[in-house]
Amino acid sequence: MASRLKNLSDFSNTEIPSAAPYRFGIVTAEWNAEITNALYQGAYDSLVEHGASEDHIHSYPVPGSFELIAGADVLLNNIANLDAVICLGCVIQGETRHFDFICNAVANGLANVALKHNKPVIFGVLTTDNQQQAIDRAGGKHGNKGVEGAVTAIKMAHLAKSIKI
Ligand SMILES: Nc1c(NC[C@H](O)[C@H](O)[C@H](O)CO)[nH]c(=O)[nH]c1=O
Ligand SMILES: CC(=O)[C@@H](O)COP(=O)(O)O
Repeated sequence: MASRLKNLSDFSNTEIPSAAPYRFGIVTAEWNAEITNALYQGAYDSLVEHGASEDHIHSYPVPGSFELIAGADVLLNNIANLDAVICLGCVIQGETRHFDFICNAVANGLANVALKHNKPVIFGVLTTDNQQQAIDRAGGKHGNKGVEGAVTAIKMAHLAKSIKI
């Protein structure tokens, strides 16, 4: 298994551009808040660590991961000059197939929002079998999906700027 032996948030062997020129949105689901709060802190701290201005990070909560779709769309429609939106959530398998519907809808919905706005919309949603897998990926042994989302947002914002020039 890919994540069995490594920290998925280890970017020590990759070059990460400065985040200073860019404006970011962060939408965070409130379901499984003890997990998503850790994802958010990882994302926020990573953006600042790489040079983003705190005034250029626009953070909003939504009820659940399904609402990340509308949340990302609202931010891109109403906050000027966003370079990327990071969407953070944690969907944990329950007794029914609801998990499957939420996960598929969120992945497809966020991709559609990105295409609609021609802006990077980062899928920072944990989709786990159980709570422990989520803990392991929200600052545990397998890293922090929020950190991964922030680095991805910085790289994609830099890419867009590079191509436009
Ligand atoms: N079970 C989880 C949910 N379910 C709620 C949905 O995301 C959505 O808010 C509801 O269906 C109303 O539209 N959300 C999560 O983020 N994580 C879960 O484990
Ligand atoms: C992903 C979900 O919506 C899930 O956690 C809800 O649990 P259940 O499938 O038992 O209703």
